Amino acid sequence: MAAAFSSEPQTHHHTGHTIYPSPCPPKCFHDGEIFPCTSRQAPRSLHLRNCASAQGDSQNGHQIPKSLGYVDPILASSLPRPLLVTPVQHSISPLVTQPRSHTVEVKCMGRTRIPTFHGAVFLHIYHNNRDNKEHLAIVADPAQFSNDNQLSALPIRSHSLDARWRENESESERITRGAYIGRLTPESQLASQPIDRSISSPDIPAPLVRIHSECFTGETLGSMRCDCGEQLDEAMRLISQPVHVNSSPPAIIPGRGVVVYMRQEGRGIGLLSKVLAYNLQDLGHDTVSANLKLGYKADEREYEVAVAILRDLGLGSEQGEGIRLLTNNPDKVSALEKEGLKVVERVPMVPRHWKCQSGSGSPPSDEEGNRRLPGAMMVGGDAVSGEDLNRYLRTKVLRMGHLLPLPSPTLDI
Ligand SMILES: Nc1nc2c(ncn2[C@@H]2O[C@H](COP(=O)(O)OP(=O)(O)OP(=O)(O)O)[C@@H](O)[C@H]2O)c(=O)[nH]1
Repeated sequence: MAAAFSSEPQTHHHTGHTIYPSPCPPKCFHDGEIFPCTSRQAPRSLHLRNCASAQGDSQNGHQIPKSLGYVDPILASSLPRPLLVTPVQHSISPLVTQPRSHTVEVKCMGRTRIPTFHGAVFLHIYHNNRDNKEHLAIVADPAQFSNDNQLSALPIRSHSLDARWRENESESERITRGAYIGRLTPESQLASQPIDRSISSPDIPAPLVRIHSECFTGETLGSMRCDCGEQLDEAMRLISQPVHVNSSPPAIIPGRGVVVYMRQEGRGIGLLSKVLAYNLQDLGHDTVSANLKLGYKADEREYEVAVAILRDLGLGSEQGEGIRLLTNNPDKVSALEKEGLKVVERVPMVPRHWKCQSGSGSPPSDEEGNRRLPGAMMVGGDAVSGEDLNRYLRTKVLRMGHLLPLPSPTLDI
């Protein structure tokens, strides 16, 4: 770790953009040519190519509690380097980016209950030895709050979180990092143990899983250039739905599923480059050619970390439960299968706007009878629509092969 701090270039967490200025400013339109511009979220290979002179592609931006044995990076930047060396016990050294050949390892550093519009979920924060970003897993598994689950659906729990991290780790330390069972209250505090994953009911359908890529503009600003905010909301709604079990007699059990939230903003090119791509799109490019013009592939995402997170949650391994994957993207399915993830079914995600227009369904707000807010900027929002979105969706279908039937030409798309 000490060596890593002194010599190893380190990658950067997206939230630190404003804190650490880029070592490699965008060089677009230099000499009349468009040059690849890399943000700190851009792929490491591109950084290294474009920033040959840079000292490192970034500082680390993890916001890590000191009690976990790490040093706050902002505080760290004001300290002399040798003081940064803090031993990290039982960690997978998330501050060090390992060479590509290394097996990806993930560790759930914390878990907590978040009440949402769709019900309570467990938010899991993961560290890994590949990219220094804090990827997330949002787990819907309300059965974990009750003891009267008749059918034995396996709880979706993180193996690395439930593990004992060191000999003398106290119950209260374990509970504080989220390794507890049931609902945590002042009266109820029961530390968890790693579970036996071999007992599950064969009748229970594989859990729904979405691997969602970060989109600040769509999810936080409510941008209507894309449907990412709506997709995140729809995924959380779907994984929280009760599950019908074909047992005898048939039964209904609480929803079970995961949204793995990957910090792969802009299909892996980062927010800065995505913003530039948007300008190119306003100039007439589509999402694919804008990416290519900036020197990227149409899609720079990788899925090893997502697969490792799912495995840590006991899902998708050959021996364990498979997953039903929420996506229209065939490349995502094959990328995941290439990593050995067991995908037993692909479940499409039809844009809400298309469903309403075709009359083939109504937006979930109506089905559920819940009042939703217009727009898609937040979980609990409604459908997103508009000219920019139509162009975006059409490109996904026509140029990226997304498995989504376009609505009829008479519809507004
Ligand atoms: N480069 C680029 N990225 C975009 C653009 N619009 C949205 N994104 C990003 O695309 C990612 C979402 O990926 P999509 O390609 O929309 O969908 P997908 O995950 O491949 O496919 P589905 O699973 O079917 O949703 C998010 O990271 C967004 O930030 C764009 O115009 N250019």
